[in-house]
Amino acid sequence: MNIGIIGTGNIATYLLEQVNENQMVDGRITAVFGRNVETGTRLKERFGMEFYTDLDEFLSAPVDTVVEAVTVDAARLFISQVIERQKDLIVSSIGVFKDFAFLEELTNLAEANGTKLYLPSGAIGGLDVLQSAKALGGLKTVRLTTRKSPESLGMETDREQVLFDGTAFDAIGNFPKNINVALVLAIAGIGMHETKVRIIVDPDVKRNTHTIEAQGDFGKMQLQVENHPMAANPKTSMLAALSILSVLQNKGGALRIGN
Ligand SMILES: NC(=O)C1=CN([C@@H]2O[C@H](COP(=O)(O)OP(=O)(O)OC[C@H]3O[C@@H](n4cnc5c(N)ncnc54)[C@H](O)[C@@H]3O)[C@@H](O)[C@H]2O)C=CC1
Ligand SMILES: O=C([O-])CC(=O)C(=O)O
Repeated sequence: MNIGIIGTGNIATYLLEQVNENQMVDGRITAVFGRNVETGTRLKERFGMEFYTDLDEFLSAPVDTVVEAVTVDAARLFISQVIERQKDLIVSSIGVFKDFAFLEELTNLAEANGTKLYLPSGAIGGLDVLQSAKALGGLKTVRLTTRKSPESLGMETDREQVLFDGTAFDAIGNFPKNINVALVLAIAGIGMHETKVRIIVDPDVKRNTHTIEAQGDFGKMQLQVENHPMAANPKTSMLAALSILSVLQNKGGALRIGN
């Protein structure tokens, strides 16, 4: 598998380390697209892939799977073209699907082009439970409570404070770099206007902590993940990068675990 990455930041660099240096995937990152030539050249020297600042040239390179690792706004500019060029696509910035019509459009495009669109579980879990629970429509409520340190939220404060309490839709609008998890949860479950989200800044926590509570005809679920932030970008949890690595590891295999 030849892998391309859109982005030269924290997740992109982590994947280059794990795939090209540590060979943790049956494949290789052969192409990276970004806007910063200095960073791209540094990555090229270290990891031996090609670097492109032109999306069309990047998509003309012989890659079959592309990982998006930029931002919600930048993802919107690039990812349709990945599918149009018949590459499988793994999206990190799930917040781009706040526009649900765009997700539907991209899914149809993937079907028409015979490609796959992957939304990794990112920094959370429990998506299997939500999807099973709603198989017959019986999933009733889903709530996410996210607790992060001031550093992880890119702010300074010495007191605990609820920063946001509302829907997943409004959460991603207000915190596009911090709550992609709310969107994947909403897409797997009951939708972004029904999924409730609370974001708390807490100077006493070191880990990015996500608690998911769901109820329905199946019963109820409570799941809490306490994620180590990544050193290169404390807004992003290690589990988010690992979930993309896991998609790449599982992609070609015959065995599928979970729904
Ligand atoms: N699904 C999930 O659970 C999670 C998703 N994320 C998301 O994953 C994405 C990547 O995260 P990180 O690598 O940690 O972020 P990062 O901030 O380290 O890297 C993002 C990179 O995108 C580049 N970029 C921004 N706009 C660009 C443009 N127009 N053209 C080209 N490059 C552009 C920046 O220069 C930066 O290098 C972010 O959107 C983040 O919010 C992060 C954590 C969890
Ligand atoms: O990495 C995390 O803990 C969550 C995050 O930033 C996001 O969902 O955007």
